[in-house]
Amino acid sequence: MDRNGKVLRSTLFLDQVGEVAVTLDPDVLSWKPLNRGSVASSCLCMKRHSKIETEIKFSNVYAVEFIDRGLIHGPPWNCGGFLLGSTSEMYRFVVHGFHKPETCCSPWVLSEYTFGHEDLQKCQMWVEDINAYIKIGAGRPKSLLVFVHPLCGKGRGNKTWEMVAPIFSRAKVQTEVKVTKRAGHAFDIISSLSDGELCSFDGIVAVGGDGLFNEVLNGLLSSRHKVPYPPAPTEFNYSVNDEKNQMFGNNSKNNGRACNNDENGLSPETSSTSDDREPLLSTSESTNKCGPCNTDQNPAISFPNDWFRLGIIPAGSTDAIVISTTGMRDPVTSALHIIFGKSMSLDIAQVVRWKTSPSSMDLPYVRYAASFAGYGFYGDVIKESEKYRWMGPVRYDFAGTKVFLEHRSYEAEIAFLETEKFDPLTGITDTGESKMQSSRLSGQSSNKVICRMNCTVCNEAKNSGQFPSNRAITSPNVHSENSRWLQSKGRFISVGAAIISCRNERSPDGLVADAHLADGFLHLILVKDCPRPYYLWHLMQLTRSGSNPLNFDFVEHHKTPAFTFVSSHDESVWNLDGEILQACQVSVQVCRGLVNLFASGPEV
Ligand SMILES: Nc1ncnc2c1ncn2[C@@H]1O[C@H](COP(=O)(O)OP(=O)(O)OP(=O)(O)O)[C@@H](O)[C@H]1O
Repeated sequence: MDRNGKVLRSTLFLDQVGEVAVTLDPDVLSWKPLNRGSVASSCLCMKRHSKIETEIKFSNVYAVEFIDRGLIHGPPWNCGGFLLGSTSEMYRFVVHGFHKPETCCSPWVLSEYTFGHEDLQKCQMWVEDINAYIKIGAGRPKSLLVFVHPLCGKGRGNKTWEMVAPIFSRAKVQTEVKVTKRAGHAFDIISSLSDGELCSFDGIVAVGGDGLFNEVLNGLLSSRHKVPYPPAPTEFNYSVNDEKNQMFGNNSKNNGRACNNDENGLSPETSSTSDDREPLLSTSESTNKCGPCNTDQNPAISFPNDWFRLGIIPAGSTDAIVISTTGMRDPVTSALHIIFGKSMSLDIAQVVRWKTSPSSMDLPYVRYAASFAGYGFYGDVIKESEKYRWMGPVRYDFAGTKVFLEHRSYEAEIAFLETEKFDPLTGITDTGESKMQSSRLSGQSSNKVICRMNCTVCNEAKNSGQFPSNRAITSPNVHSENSRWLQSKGRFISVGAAIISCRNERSPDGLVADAHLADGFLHLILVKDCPRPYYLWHLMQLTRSGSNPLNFDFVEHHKTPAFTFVSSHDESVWNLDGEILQACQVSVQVCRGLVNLFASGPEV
C-alpha cells in the first residue's frame, strides 16, 4: 500500500538479483524475482545476503535513500535473465535495514537492497512511500548529543564512532558530536546545559565505556534529580536523619566540576544534515513525551521522564552496562537500538557520601551509578589500576592480582533495608515471619528469573503503578511500611552493590545473574574475611557461566532497595561504575527506572 492505503506494486530491478516484482504492504516490502531460473540459481550464488531474501519488514528498515543514476548488476550467474548477467545504468534507491541472526546474542547484521528503474519519478515515488512507512515507527530520535571518548578501550573511541556515524546520517538522525578532551568534560557540558538546550535533543549517546556513561549520567542528574536523601537507620547517626536534611538531596554545586566555557560551547562539531524537517514523532507523541519543552514557559526537565533516553555505543574496556542491557557488545547493534528508538527503564543507584575519611567534616556529596558500587577489593583494584594506566585495559588484571595477593579486609558496618518482596513466578508477596530467612538469598535458588527483553519482573513493577513518570521517585520499596533495617558488622574483603547483572566478557553471567534492570532493587554482596584460597574460589566462579559465585558461607547476598555503610578506615575507596569515590560513610538507594535507555533488554 502507498501512503493513501493502496497496495503498491511495480517491476523494478534489484541489484545482484535482476528484475523483480516489488510489493509494498503496511508492514513489509517484498519482491519476487521475475526470472524463475534466478531463484534457484540465486540460492547457490548469492553471497551478498546470507540467504536468499525476498522481503524486509519495515520494523527492520532504518533508512531509504535515493542515490544517483548508476549501475545495477544482474545476477552473478549468466542465467538468461533480463539483465543477462550484465549491468545496466538506471536511477537507483537503497533500502537500508538489518537482520537478527537466529543464534541468541549475535550482533545484528546490516543489510542493504539497491533497487533501480529507468524512470526517475518512479524511483522517487518509491522512496517517498517507503519513507512514510519508516516514519510510522514511533519513538525514533531526531536529534542526539553524542560524546566520544577518544582514548577509551585501546584508543578506539573515534574509530568506533566513525564506523556507526553513517548509519545515523542515513537514518537522518542529527548528531551533535563532542569529542571529550579530558575526564569530566562530558559531565561539565551536560550539567551546564540549560533545560531548553537539553530539550532540543531526544537523548544523549556515549561512545565509550562504563566510565563515560557514568559521567553522562551524573552530568544529567546532578541538578535535575530531586529526591530526598537515602533512608538510614537511626544508628547511622548522621544528618541524613535530621529533618532539615530530608530536603531534596541533590546539589549541583557539590557535584559539579568547574565549567570551562570554551570547551563547553555547543556549536556543532559534526552534524548529519537532514533535508527532512518533519518530526519523526507524531505531534501528539511529541507533546506527550516532551511536554515541558513544547510550552512557552521555561522548560523544566526532571527525572524520570518518558521521552529523554540515553544510549551507549560500546568502545570501552569492559562495557558491562551495554552487555547487561542489550546482551552483546556490538557498536552496530547498539547504534540500531538507538536509531529505532528502543526504550527501556533502568534503575539507578544514588550514592550519598557523608564522610570522606573518619575525621573529615563534609557536606553530603551525591553520585549516581548505573551498574555497580563496590568497596574493599573492588575499590582497591580500581585505585591501584590508576597507577598503571599506561598498560591499557590489561592493567585491571595486573592490579587485580596485586590486590588479591595483598588480601586486605576492612572493618565495616552495613545496614540494609529488608522489604516485602513480590515473586512474579509464584505470585506470593513475601512479608512477615519469613523475612529474616528470605533476606539472605540462596545462590542455588531454583526459580531465578533472568532479566531479558519484556521482562515480567520489570514490567510488573511498571504496570503495578509503582513506576510514576514525570515526578521524583525513589524505589517504592524504600518507603514500604513493611520494611525494616537489618545489620551486618565485621571484617569484609569486599562489599559490592550490583544494580544490574554486571555481565561482561570475563564474567558471562555477571556478578548477579538474576539481577533486574528495573525492579527497584540492588543486590548487596558482602564477602566476609576468609582465607585467600576461598576468595580465589569465589572470584573464579564469577568467570564461569552457570556457576554459583554467591553460594559460599563467607558470602552474604541481600536484595535490597537501600543500604548504609560505615567504615573507620582512613583510605576507604569505592568503585562506582569503574570510577573512584573516596568515602568511609555512605548511604545508597535505588531510584527505580530513573532513566530510559535506548535498549530493549538482553537477549539471553
Ligand atoms: N578525553 C579524555 N581523556 C582522558 N580521560 C577521559 C577522556 N574522556 C573521558 N575520560 C574519562 O576516562 C575514564 C574511563 O572512560 P571509559 O570507561 O569510557 O573508557 P574505558 O577505556 O572503558 O576506561 P577504563 O579503561 O578506565 O576502564 C572515565 O573516567 C572518563 O571520565
